Amino acid sequence: MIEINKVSVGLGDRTILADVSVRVPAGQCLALLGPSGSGKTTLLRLLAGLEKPDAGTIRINGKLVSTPQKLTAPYDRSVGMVFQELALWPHMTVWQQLDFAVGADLSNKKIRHGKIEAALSRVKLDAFKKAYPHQLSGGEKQRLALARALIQEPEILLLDEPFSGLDAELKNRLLLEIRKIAREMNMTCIFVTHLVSEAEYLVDRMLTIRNGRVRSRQMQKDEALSADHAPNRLVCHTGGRGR
Ligand SMILES: Nc1ncnc2c1ncn2[C@@H]1O[C@H](COP(=O)(O)OP(=O)(O)OP(=O)(O)O)[C@@H](O)[C@H]1O
Repeated sequence: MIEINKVSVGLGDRTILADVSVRVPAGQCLALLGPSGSGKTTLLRLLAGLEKPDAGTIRINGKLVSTPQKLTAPYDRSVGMVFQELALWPHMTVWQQLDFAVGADLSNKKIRHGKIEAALSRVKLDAFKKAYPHQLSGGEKQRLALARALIQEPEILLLDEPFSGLDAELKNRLLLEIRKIAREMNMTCIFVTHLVSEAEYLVDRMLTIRNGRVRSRQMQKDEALSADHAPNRLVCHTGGRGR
């Protein structure tokens, strides 16, 4: 459970988020929508522990992780992130990136390798173990960034428009895969998008930020399309911004 309670953030004279309160049950998949500059990335950065709120608190699974005085570090709050700039390490192969991301704590080689193999297979990059980022396509790079975020089995996955450069079909496929993985891992997933059509069938709830306020809408079960129907629907909607 994520509990954002009366969180406010300002930059200079401007209020970015004003007294925002949201509760997200564990395992839900959320879309975060709103006009450019409305504060979507700011909200993700707060959840990730990259920024402190000016007021209010954030709890993750009951643990107080953010207050104006205190910030639990990103690696201590079980959050995985994939941001627009994928930040892949150019000098490391696919395997090395995942090996590094597993962390130094896991010293048992067999378990370590098992985890990396599972992560590769989850995002279908088994054939690219020895490739460097510059040898991967756009979609493969996105998959690697996703595998790297997932390998520590975070309870929360934050995605800030990570697939914005991809064609509609590939983006759609990746989003469906993420939803599947999130369900398998019982992981809360929050992704920023500009397309309502993208959000509609993928998520349990939509959060819209406007003028510093957040509106939350729980999707009805019959609003969610089945995965089988989703691709066509999404391709049809990609001509413009959703809202
Ligand atoms: N480091 C910073 N210094 C000054 N202003 C900032 C900084 N980071 C963000 N902002 C401002 O805060 C506001 C919210 O930014 P944020 O990136 O959260 O918006 P967003 O909704 O994610 O936008 P977009 O959809 O364009 O990515 C914007 O007006 C932005 O200019």
